[in-house]
Amino acid sequence: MDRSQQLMDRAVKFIPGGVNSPVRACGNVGMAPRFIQGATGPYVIDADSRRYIDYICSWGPMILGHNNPEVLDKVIRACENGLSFGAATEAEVDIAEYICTRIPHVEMIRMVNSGTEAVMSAIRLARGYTKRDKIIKFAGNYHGHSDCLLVDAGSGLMTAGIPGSAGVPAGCTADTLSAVYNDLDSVKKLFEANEGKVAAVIVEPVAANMGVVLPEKGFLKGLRELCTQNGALLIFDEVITGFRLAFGGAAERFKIKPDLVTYGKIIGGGMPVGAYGGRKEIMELVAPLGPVYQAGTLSGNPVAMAAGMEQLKLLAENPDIYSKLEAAGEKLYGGMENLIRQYDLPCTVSHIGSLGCVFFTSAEVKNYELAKTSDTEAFAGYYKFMLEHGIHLAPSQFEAMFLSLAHTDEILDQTLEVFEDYCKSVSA
Ligand SMILES: Cc1ncc(COP(=O)(O)O)c(C=O)c1O
Ligand SMILES: N[C@H](C=O)CCC(=O)O
Repeated sequence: MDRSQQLMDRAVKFIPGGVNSPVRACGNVGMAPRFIQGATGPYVIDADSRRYIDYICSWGPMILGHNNPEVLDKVIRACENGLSFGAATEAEVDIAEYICTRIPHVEMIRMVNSGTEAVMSAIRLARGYTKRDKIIKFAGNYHGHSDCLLVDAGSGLMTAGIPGSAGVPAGCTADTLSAVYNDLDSVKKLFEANEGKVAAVIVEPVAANMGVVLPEKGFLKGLRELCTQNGALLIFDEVITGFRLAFGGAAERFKIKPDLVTYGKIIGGGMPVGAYGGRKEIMELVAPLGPVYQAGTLSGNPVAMAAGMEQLKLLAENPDIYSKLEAAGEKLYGGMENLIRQYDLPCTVSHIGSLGCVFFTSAEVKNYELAKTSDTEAFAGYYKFMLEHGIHLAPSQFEAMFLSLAHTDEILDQTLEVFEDYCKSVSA
């Protein structure tokens, strides 16, 4: 028995399911998760000192590669000054100013501790601003685990095959309306049936929690128009796409201006951070300026701000970074597409920039229902093969692969070789 299995056997006695976040349990791929003892560049190292090329990248934040020396240096220096003060710091002003002066649709920003908190707060703010209660979300989009958003949710809920969560009172989701991703008509109908009642539409501008599903041409623009026509706010949940698809995220890439935006993960360089921001006129309603209450003892933590600031600077001030990530995505996902064609497998690769996934269905996946046509047993076989050959993937069909700058051509070639072996093994 390897050490990861031993650790899992110990963990399940004290932690529900042995893990602190459900997807990590690897339940649906039928094996114990790798317990990770360290990471560097494109690699993670498990408890048995086996090294894997990592495509989880902490679900996005390690966009520069694991343990980037510049970020690490700033973290160590911040730690030396104190771990937390529960009081205002210059570092918070620096990062807020840095973001607001570079992303036009973010005029003010508030730091929180996770993506869940960011989204929960943005929804409260949208309701406070519009004085309306209903929100529209999309089936298969995941916005964290706050009560009102656990409706037709992606990520771990989709992996478990459950649309929502026990313990959420019906009243908490009564105002959450679920629309079909890439289907503007479904949104239009909800607006018509709930005239004057919808506070906001929240969307993952590129869905990355039901596998990766791209917005069809006109979808995001159509949402912008419908929100404006109906007096509702458009919230882009850029917890995954922010600072990844471009510095200004999907909003910059698709040239759509949301009213509010939520960030997570990347903004903390690997430390627990989230943020929400947007138009000044809306953000000015947040306490202590306005009546929408939101607070956090550890929000704006100085160590997290130091990590995030350094990561954002490296991303914004190195003009090559986004073109390198694009090229890496093209090489890896394009290479996988070619191999799937060559070996005639019933799979599709969905990708944009450094985000992607292999869907085990020949359908062109545009929404939750189509994503669910994937053969999750075939995915489990793929996951195991890749892991046994040194590639660490997200353990679910309904998650994304994340590339970093540390995924060099050599690393991508090694991955493609393993993927070709996988294709051979199943087409034989
Ligand atoms: C798009 C999106 N929004 C929100 C969240 C919630 O973030 P967190 O897990 O940091 O609470 C996640 C990921 O978990 C996410 O992918
Ligand atoms: N899909 C989630 C993040 O984007 C997976 C992370 C988690 O829930 O642990």
